[in-house]
Amino acid sequence: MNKKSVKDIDVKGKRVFCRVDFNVPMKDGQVTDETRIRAALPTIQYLSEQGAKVILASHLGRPKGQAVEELRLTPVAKRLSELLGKDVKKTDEAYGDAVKTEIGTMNDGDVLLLENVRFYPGEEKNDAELAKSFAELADVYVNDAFGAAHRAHASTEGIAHHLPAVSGLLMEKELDVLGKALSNPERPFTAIIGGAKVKDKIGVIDNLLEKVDNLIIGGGLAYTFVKAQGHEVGKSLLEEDKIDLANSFIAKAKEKGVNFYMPVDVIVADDFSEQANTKVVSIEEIPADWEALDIGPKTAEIYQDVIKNSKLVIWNGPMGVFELETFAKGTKSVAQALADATDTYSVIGGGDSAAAVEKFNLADKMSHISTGGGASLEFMEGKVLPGVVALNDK
Ligand SMILES: Nc1ncnc2c1ncn2[C@@H]1O[C@H](COP(=O)(O)OP(=O)(O)OP(=O)(O)O)[C@@H](O)[C@H]1O
Ligand SMILES: O=C(O)[C@H](O)COP(=O)(O)O
Repeated sequence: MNKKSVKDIDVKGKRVFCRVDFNVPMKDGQVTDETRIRAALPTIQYLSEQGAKVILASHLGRPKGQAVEELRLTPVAKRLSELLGKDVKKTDEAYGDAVKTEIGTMNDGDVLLLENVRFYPGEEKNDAELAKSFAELADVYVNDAFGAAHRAHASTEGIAHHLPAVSGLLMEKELDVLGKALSNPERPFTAIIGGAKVKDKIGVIDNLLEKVDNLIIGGGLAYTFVKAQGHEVGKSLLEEDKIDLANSFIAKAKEKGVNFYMPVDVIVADDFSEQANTKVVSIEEIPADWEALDIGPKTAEIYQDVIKNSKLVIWNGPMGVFELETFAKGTKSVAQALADATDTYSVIGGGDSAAAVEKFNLADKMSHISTGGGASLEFMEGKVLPGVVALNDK
């Protein structure tokens, strides 16, 4: 990588503003998957051991510029403290006088976590004043938030213009591994795209169609394609204004000779719950009052076969609502196929896909689990990541 890393600078005694991606799944105030916290430990430990005052900043969820109680980072600070085996203080704000006072009390090697940076409207707007306010807290900026590197926000991009700015160890590793896998992809090259963030992901499909041999669609994303093919989707997730786009992707796949796979059958439910009534139906038969929450068994078999015959697979987004056991089978079958395909280089991107693989105890069978969802996709598309571009060159 041509960007300076934390190893290229002296941080002893310095206040280091370290942006991490602690956007972790939570339930009832508890962190339910700590992959992203663990992934940030090497940089945090390195900075602390070098005698820096480590000021961590992260977003959590999408609070839209205001304080949301359930999205405070307090449970994350607690878990981080346990993992580090040292006290991690947490502030109730992410900048300002109270935060400065708290930082003033830090000793070399101490670790502090700021409040969710997305509680401020300026964060996502990359507001120059907010970036300056963050910068005032520190002497050095370290970006270790690979998962948020595709966002040009005040704490991922703006701040880098006000301080010496370098990458963290996780950021460096992600760029290195993903870069190597993609510079000369082994073929057949398959991308599996699922999950719920239809708006975010539908656009990347366009670019992936330029690169892959097979494109597999699953998760909530699939129903915009099902609708585009003229079928009713009942209460399933649907992005009405992306239907034409979905159709144009199907046409582009044909034109490019890319094999395009979407569900042929699905599991529908009469309620978004574990207790719901469910049935397997073909995609032509989704009932009006029901919601498709997983791919069906025939689809799973087809997807497994494609995976088995691929040399490189990138996977972003679960095939169904895997958090509920009733709708976890499709995601599990994809994860199992990847685990069994020992000749296939498997790259898992996305907080939830990584959580799914972890849940099924298959994490150690994957070649690389990226901490980035959208970030890994955009990187793989060849887009520049603003959070990386803004760092100092070597
Ligand atoms: N058919 C479906 N209907 C509704 N929600 C779905 C469906 N399939 C999957 N999901 C939900 O999608 C969510 C994950 O989507 P998301 O797009 O956030 O994926 P991701 O892997 O976490 O990627 P990223 O890191 O970009 O967030 C899961 O919580 C899952 O329950
Ligand atoms: O989960 C992610 O992909 C990152 O933390 C970025 O989150 P965002 O999609 O809300 O910007």
